[in-house]
Amino acid sequence: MDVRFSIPGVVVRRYINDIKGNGLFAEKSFKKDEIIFSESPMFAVQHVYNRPIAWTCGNCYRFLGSLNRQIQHYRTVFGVKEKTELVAFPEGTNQYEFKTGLYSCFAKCGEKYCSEECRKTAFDNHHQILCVGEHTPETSALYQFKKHAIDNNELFFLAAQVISFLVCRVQQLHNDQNGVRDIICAELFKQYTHRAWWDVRIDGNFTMEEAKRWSADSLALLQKAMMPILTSHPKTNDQKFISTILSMDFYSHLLGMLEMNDNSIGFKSPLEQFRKNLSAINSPEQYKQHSNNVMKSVIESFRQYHAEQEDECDDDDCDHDHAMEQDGHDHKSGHGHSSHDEEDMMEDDDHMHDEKAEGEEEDDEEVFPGFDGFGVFGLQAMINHSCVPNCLVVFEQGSSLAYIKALRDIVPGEELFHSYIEESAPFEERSQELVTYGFNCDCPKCTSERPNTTSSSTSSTTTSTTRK
Ligand SMILES: C[S@@+](CC[C@H](N)C(=O)[O-])C[C@H]1O[C@@H](n2cnc3c(N)ncnc32)[C@H](O)[C@@H]1O
Repeated sequence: MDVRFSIPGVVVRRYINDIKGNGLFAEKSFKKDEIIFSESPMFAVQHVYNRPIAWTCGNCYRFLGSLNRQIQHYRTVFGVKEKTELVAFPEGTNQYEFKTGLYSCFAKCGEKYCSEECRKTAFDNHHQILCVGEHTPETSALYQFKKHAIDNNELFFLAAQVISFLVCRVQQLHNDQNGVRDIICAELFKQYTHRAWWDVRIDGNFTMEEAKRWSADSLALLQKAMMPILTSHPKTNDQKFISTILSMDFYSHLLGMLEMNDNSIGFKSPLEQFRKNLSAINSPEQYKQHSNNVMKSVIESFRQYHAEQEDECDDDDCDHDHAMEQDGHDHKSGHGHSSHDEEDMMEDDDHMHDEKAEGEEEDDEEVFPGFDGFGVFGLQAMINHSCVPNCLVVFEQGSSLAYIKALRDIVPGEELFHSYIEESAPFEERSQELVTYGFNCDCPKCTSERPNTTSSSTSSTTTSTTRK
């Protein structure tokens, strides 16, 4: 087995003569529940349906402002006239309170950031190219590109981020680094799966022909939007670079790489955690009563909004996740590289639930939606699947920073596995879902549950939902 690269505690190795490709291995022992490593996404997107209802930073995706500011934001969204503010709880009693900065995009497109640093990072990485500004006409190629992605598949947003990132990097190269420009496209994603999108994973929600047509239309709009940017800069006004980075070959393989390696990102809103756990907060009743009154009108507007969404879903045979998700952590978005939000793991919340009075009903409803999106993580993308996983991806800090946590004690040399799918599902369902990733699972659970017949091959259809 080839060693590809390592960071403290883990190493990427390449299987020789094995369809698995790369895998991530432990180099030291890890105790159950220990964080093996954490990482931020290289590229990430908030699902379009989630944008108006989860107000988060355009770079790190943490919720913006404070509890009060979130309430004000929803009042603006829903046109609620009420103006009463939350009062500060006695020092140290409200663990759900938070505070971030609030910075607007330089070009006033409406994007907001939690810090100056996040605004700059997003701008330097891709936003300077993908920002539609304050007055971009709807007929512009960039606007049309975004509309096309919303109408067809959000994976195009992620691909545009990657391409913009490469363009920005090349524009920042020094004069003696032109060689870097020539290898940047070929080398950057060498570590990852390399097949055209339509050869990778077509689930039951769209066909190979659709994937090809959408890619062609999407790329044509992106070319139109980006060509003036590329040709107007001396570093990117290079025929070879332009014809590589804006080619269908590159675009389709980039989409394929993203499809195979993206991961869902989901975490709860602090306002929702505050609402849900208010009764257990150790503060005088008057603070809780006041908070309930302040939130009342927004909660009412949300309930109405969720009900309308549900009606629409019923009417349209809607297949995507909606804000009213009862369990609040099903963020698989059809590509199954699953993750878990912090409520799965937070002992504090379990403790809160323990404190509920006997007979008190569990509040399973989610009023203020959590963040729901997807992205690619460099190291996580090296973790293979098992239905008996030894690690789990969680978002514990209310941001897109992912933690890979040990589910049991792990010894040096063990391969790390997380589950791309719902591993408690019956064998047939699991194998059907995994076929869309192009492999038959050989984990101990599948091996023992697989019917003892040679004709047990699975069909290529799936009922999973798509990323839209
Ligand atoms: C997120 S990547 C994991 C890293 C990948 N092995 C690589 O070399 O880049 C997902 C892809 O890895 C492969 N894979 C993951 N788990 C597997 C398994 N249990 N058996 C066979 N192939 C697997 C499949 O090709 C899958 O689409």
